[in-house]
Amino acid sequence: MRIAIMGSGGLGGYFGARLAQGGADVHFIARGRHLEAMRSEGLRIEGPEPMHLPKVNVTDRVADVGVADVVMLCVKLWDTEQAIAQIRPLVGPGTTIVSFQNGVLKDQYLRAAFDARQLMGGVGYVATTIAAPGVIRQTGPMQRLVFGEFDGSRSARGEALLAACLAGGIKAELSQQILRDIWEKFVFLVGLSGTTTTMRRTIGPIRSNPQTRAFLLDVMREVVAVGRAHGVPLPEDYAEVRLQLADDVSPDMTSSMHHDLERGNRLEVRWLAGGVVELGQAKGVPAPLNRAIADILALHAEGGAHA
Ligand SMILES: NC(=O)C1=CN([C@@H]2O[C@H](COP(=O)(O)OP(=O)(O)OC[C@H]3O[C@@H](n4cnc5c(N)ncnc54)[C@H](OP(=O)(O)O)[C@@H]3O)[C@@H](O)[C@H]2O)C=CC1
Ligand SMILES: CC(C)(CO)C(=O)C(=O)O
Repeated sequence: MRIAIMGSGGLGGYFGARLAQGGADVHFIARGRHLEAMRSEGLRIEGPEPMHLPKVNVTDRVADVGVADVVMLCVKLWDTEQAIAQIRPLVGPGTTIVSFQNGVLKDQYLRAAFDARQLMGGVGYVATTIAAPGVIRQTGPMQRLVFGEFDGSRSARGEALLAACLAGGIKAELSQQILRDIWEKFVFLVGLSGTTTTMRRTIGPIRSNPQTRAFLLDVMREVVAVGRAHGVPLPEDYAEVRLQLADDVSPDMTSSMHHDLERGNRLEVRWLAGGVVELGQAKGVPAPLNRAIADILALHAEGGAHA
C-alpha cells in the first residue's frame, strides 16, 4: 500500500514511521530543516518505544511521489489550505484521503476540494512533537488511530489501511461511527486545550480546583450542545463522561496548543474553541466560554512574535 504522509511532524512522522516499519510503501512530504535531516539521517522516534528508520522516502516535491492509495493529511490546521492544493498530484480516482488533524472543520475543507467518496474520517491520539530536525519525541505510551467511512460502512479500503496500521504496531480501529468519534475527541480536546492554554497549567491543578473544574466542564458542555445541534449523536451528558477522562489522565498532561503557546508558535485556537463558536453561530447555539477562550488567546494565535 502506497501511503503519502502530508506533513511529517509529530503526528505524521510518528504514524508514518510505524507504517513504514510495518512494510507499507510510505512517502513522507516534509519541508525545511526537518526535510534535510530526514533525507540525510532518516527518521528517529524517541520515547517509550524508540525507533530509527535510517532511510526514508521523503520529499517536498509532491508530484515526484505519484498517485498514492492513501493520503494522510497531518499538517497543522493553519497549513490545511496550502496542503490541500499541494496534494492534488497524489490523488487519483482510487485514492483515499484521511485527515488525522484535530478538530471537526478539517473534513469540511476536504469536502470542498475533493469528491466526498474519496474521503474517510480519522482521529489520531498521540502526544508527540518534533524535538529536533529528523527527530520526533513521544511523551507517554498513548498511540491510537481511529478511521472509517462517514456512511458507517466497513469498506475494503478501510480494512486495507487497518491491516497496514496493525502491521506497524499502531493501535488502530476501523470505526463505524467516525463522525461521533471525531466529535468525542473534539469535546475533550477543546476542554483540555482551552483550559490548559488560557490558564498555563497542566490538567492536574485545573481538575482539582472546583472553580477551574467547573469551567472545564462548562466549556465541554458547550461543545456537546453545538455537536448535538449539528446532528452528532452525542448523549446530553457527554461532557460529564469526558470529565471522567480528564480525571483519569496523568496530572502532568497538557495539550499541544499549550505547548505551542509556550514555544511562541501559532495556535490552532481558531479551529478548536473558535470552531465551536463558528459552528454554534450556524445553529443559533451560544458558546460564550469558547468565545472567551478564543478572544483571550487572540493576541497569541499568530505566534509569539506577533503578540
Ligand atoms: N502531535 C500530536 O501529538 C498530535 C497532533 N494532532 C493534530 O495533528 C495535526 C498536526 O500536528 P503536529 O504533527 O503536531 O504538527 P507538527 O508541526 O509537528 O508537524 C507538521 C509538519 O508538517 C509540515 N508541513 C506543513 N505544511 C507543509 C507543506 N505544505 N509541505 C511540507 N511540509 C509541511 C510542518 O513544517 P513546518 O514546521 O515548516 O511548518 C511540520 O513539519 C494538528 O492538527 C494537530 O492538532 C492530533 C493528535 C496528536
Ligand atoms: C490531547 C492530545 C494530546 C491527544 O492526542 C491532542 O490531540 C492534543 O493536545 O493536540
